[in-house]
Amino acid sequence: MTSIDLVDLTKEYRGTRAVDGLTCGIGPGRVTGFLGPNGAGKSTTMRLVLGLDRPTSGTATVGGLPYAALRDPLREVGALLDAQAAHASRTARDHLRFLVVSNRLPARRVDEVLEETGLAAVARRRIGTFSLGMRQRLGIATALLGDPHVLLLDEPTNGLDPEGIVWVRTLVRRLAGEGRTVLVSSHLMNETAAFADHLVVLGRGRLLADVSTGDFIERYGRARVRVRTGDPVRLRAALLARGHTVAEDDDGRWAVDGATAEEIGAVAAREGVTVLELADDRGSLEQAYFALTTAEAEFAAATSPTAPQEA
Ligand SMILES: Nc1ncnc2c1ncn2[C@@H]1O[C@H](COP(=O)(O)OP(=O)(O)OP(=O)(O)O)[C@@H](O)[C@H]1O
Repeated sequence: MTSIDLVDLTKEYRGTRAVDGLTCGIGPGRVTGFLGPNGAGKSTTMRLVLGLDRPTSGTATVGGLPYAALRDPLREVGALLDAQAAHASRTARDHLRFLVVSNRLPARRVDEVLEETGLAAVARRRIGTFSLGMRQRLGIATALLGDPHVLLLDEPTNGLDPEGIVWVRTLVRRLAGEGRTVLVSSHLMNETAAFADHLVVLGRGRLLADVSTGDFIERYGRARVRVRTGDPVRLRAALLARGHTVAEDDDGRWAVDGATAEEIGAVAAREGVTVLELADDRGSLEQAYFALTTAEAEFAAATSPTAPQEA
């Protein structure tokens, strides 16, 4: 089983610390969502893992080896970094065949990945005529070509239509289910929540969280109870009298912060108020993510007023 290991990984570009003392392991058999605001250092981290950039200090290894020391890199690691990278004048098939030959991979992989990524019908078209979504699929096909143990996908859903987004979700889940190590960066929180078992969150190059998706939402999300009642005025008064914070949502339901459905149900029963709907709401990944990154930005501003701002 192959994992990605980052130990005190640091990358500086002329005064900018893009990655700052990052230590974490990205394990096999699960999809790890890679999150962070623009400029947090996600792409730089992926480039360091792939040996496309040299760390200023620290190490990034795959299965214990730096990328440059891997004997068969494409069979070990597949990556989607920049979907525009393929040669525009080549056909999709020729692009993949070139990679198969130059990396001594089995020729059958070309048709297999074209089929898998839904590009078989356009395989003989020049890449220059491809839509952003088709290029994205070709980038994923390229990442899958060596049937690698480890996949790094930078914004794989970029430019894909809803059907394509569901396809990526199913694909990364399957790859992780086969025991592979899958690291996926994304700006779409709901999307990430739908496929990631685990999260690594960066802020200004530093590790903010390395935790399961469920624990992340529990830790940073805002737990609340959603309730719809036949007598909102009375229930609201009863809840306020007991010190609860109550807010009316757009959809006519009430949201009660920091409470459980059992507690609110008991209050309603005691008051003889009819309850039409009552449910615990753990909060979303998006909400938890903003709570964490906002708290971090405020902490950084308070402790280091001259800290460089995000790009
Ligand atoms: N080649 C480079 N030269 C100089 N600065 C760079 C270079 N590459 C990245 N940076 C800087 O490093 C920081 C991290 O950038 P990076 O692209 O890794 O962030 P990111 O988390 O991938 O952002 P995004 O979500 O926007 O893709 C930014 O401040 C960026 O401007």
